[in-house]
Amino acid sequence: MKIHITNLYGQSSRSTALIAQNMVTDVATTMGFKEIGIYSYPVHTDSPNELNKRIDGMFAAVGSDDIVIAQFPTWNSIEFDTMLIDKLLSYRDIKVAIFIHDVVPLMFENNYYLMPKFIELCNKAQGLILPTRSMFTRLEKEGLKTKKIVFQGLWDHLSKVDYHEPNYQKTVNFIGSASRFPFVKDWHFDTRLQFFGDLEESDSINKSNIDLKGWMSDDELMLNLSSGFGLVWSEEIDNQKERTYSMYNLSYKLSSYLAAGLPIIVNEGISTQMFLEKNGIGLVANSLSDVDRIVKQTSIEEYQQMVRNVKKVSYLIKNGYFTKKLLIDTVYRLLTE
Ligand SMILES: O=c1ccn([C@@H]2O[C@H](COP(=O)(O)OP(=O)(O)O)[C@@H](O)[C@H]2O)c(=O)[nH]1
Repeated sequence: MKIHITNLYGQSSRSTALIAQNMVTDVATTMGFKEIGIYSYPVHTDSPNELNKRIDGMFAAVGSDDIVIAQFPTWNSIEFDTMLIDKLLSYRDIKVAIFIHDVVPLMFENNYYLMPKFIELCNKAQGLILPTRSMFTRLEKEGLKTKKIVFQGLWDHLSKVDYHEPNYQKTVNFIGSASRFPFVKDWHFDTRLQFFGDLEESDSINKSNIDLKGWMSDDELMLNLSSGFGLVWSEEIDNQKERTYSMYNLSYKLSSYLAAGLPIIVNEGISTQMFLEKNGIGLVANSLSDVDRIVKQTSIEEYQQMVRNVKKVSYLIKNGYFTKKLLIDTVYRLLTE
């Protein structure tokens, strides 16, 4: 019996989807899991026969009795993901768990029509890894039936950069894309915003109180997230109900801030709110002016207490403990009743 995990290739090295799948695989391979590489490509260029052979090639090392964790979506279409699962389930006594990183029908309004196919796909697998319990409740309403479910809880962000205690400063850091999170273009609060990420040529930014740091490699990012708070802020934008989605899904940047040791500020209702409050590692805001107020009003003592709390969670995140735990729990659930 071998345990395999799928891993995404072929997207930009700046794609969070790719970064997240690669990170999970890095952790899984240290635990003896075998990697199945999946290339992100225009699937429609394959004939059905070519596609079938390509999938057979991917699964060359898979045998009956094995366990496979499929990290989805592969971003190669739901039909492709369904073909993968159908092919795997044709092996005798195989156990398959789908690790849901994103729910495409909930991410984009114009993809909601894919929900029945998505649920049908999830229901095929013996096990499921979901980001949060609130995602489970949401998908249950759509017909999800899988019984063996493991909750992820938080992303890891592996890093070997030494821990540095962050400085108390009245700044917020934001990592992301200005087109997905347009509030950064019009940041007009007293609190200074440090923005890490790419800008498109068409993005016009009100630069009065924002430092544009540009895109940074991982180690550089960890070293530069060195003061103030990390901000996790989602807004409903055209075709993407980011705020609603944040109630169910897990934010990757949230874990990047924690890995760097920063206390965070999040929008009210975010899926991780209870965990953040319970562990004293983040504060909740109901508007951007509330974010500004929180930064101004947090005392150095309150900040330092949060920093001490973050340090513990940071250790877990930098060393992959959330992923290790969920992988062990998944294998355990798949092999027990
Ligand atoms: O300069 C940058 C900006 C972003 N990122 C990476 O991109 C992630 C943020 O991506 P996204 O906004 O898609 O994450 P979300 O929080 O929406 O899941 C960060 O956590 C980093 O891992 C990076 O490495 N360098």
